[in-house]
Amino acid sequence: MNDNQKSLILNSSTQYPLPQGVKLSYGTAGFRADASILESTVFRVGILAALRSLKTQALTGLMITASHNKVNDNGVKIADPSGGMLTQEWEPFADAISNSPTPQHLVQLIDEFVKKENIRFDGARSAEILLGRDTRPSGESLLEAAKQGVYSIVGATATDMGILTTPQLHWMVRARNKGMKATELDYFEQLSSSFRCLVDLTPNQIKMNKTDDKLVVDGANGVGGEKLEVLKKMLNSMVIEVRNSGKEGGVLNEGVGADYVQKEKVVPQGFYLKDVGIRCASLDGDADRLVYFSVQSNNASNIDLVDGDKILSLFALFIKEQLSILKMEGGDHVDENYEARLGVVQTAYANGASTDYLKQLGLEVVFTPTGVKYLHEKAAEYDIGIYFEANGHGTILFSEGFLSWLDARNNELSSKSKGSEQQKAALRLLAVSNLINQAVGDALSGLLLVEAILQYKGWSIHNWSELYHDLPSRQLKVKVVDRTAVVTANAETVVVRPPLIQEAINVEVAKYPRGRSFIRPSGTEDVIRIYAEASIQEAADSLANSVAKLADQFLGFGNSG
Ligand SMILES: CC(=O)N[C@H]1[C@@H](OP(=O)(O)O)O[C@H](CO)[C@@H](O)[C@@H]1O
Ligand SMILES: [Mg+2]
Repeated sequence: MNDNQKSLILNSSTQYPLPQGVKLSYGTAGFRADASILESTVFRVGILAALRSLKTQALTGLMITASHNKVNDNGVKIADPSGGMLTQEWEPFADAISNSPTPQHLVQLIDEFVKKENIRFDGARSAEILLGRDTRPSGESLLEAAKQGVYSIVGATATDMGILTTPQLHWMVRARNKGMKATELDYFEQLSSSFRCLVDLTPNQIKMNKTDDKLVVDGANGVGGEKLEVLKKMLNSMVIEVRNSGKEGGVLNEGVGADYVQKEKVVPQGFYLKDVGIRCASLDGDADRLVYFSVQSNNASNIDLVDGDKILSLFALFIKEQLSILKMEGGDHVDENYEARLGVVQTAYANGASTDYLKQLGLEVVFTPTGVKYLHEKAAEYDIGIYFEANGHGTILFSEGFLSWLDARNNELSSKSKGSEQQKAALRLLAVSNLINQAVGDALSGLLLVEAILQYKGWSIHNWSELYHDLPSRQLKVKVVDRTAVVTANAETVVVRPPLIQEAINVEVAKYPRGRSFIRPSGTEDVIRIYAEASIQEAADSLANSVAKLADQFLGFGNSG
């Protein structure tokens, strides 16, 4: 970096001092904290986004959101040029600059990093960043901080894309870097046209009954509801009612949204007994998570939850079916029975019944640690990789190689046997690849795919929910002295440190039929999370409680000495 560049960073960072005592970490999903202490962090992430753009010689994205957190929180994360999450290799640098105590120190850190990464400042291509934010009131001033961060790098440009869902911003970054159409309208057009294409390929004999026509969506009082209102106007065939859109005066994520519905297993605000039998869905605050539910007739606050695992199962079932239709009957082309590698990725939080179901379908199921960056990376190893966290974040990734094969296969079929079942299967798979967000999990595109598949199958939410029965489960969290003392292995299913705790957990688990339990340090909160499942709810509760006691004994304050 030349002196001009250094003094530019020095001067602008003086405007954004780090508040006393603040120490943040990029964590599982970017920086998150109370919005009042975040300006300096967001400013510095603006610099980071520009450096990442220079390093990759491509466009990057910066999103201001705290997802399902309370409204007073906010956060910031980066979209890499692929549209995915920031490369994990840069996370330590993100931590270092965000916690750097003085402007001088910050400049020094950046200078060292630029040398180490060999980032070129020769102006061959300037940094270019797309900025987005969710509906949080603090978003506007934080956006200004992000812009100032970007402008601290000579020649860098920042384009404010306005209020967006997180997946929209990731989608735009990916599309821009691929030279495709990338405006918000293009996003809506791609989703709605591929959805219509899928629906047009629904077998004629399938017709849903009246209640099943309607979908009611809880928008978490966030950005998702607003965007869904726009999208739904482009889908004439569907009746979607949006509640908790944020316009009715409700508070973001308060008693509403996918995180609340999935964790508490109760109806969100604005849903009542009159909704029994209707298909309902819930988005989170930045619309990258989706769960479905239906209100139970015995008690209006009870729901039948259809979580990320079941969305995954529905998607996997559909894809597998289309692949086998495509494989029916031979032909003369050598390549035509290309064995597509289909893989399913879950975490230890996936309900055991879902894993059993997927395996019983004959699918390859693999596990990664918690955090979509791990699931996404794994899913990208397959021709078709489907990943979901139980909480409803996930998508389907298609490899370039498979898509070009599919395209060629479709052309071939359309000249030889236009309108055949095989050709329809090829068209369906192509439509899915255009509909489902290839950059990150996206509640809006996920919702449209669920809807198209339910129509295809002629299924009610009840039919879908009956794919398998969830094992009763319980999640708890325990505050301990130092959560980093817990080190796990095998996709977080066993504890390797501290010693002996795993043996003690095993003893508890062995007491319950179908018992399973694990503990891990959270990447977003200062707690240890406990998960337990068993054949009946009381057993899952009791197992979770015993394991929580063990966590307390081995790691708790009582033992801190
Ligand atoms: C059990 C659980 O839901 N964990 C969530 C939560 O991570 P933790 O590391 O468990 O705090 O937030 C992550 C980011 O949103 C999400 O990816 C993950 O699934
Ligand atoms: Mg989210």
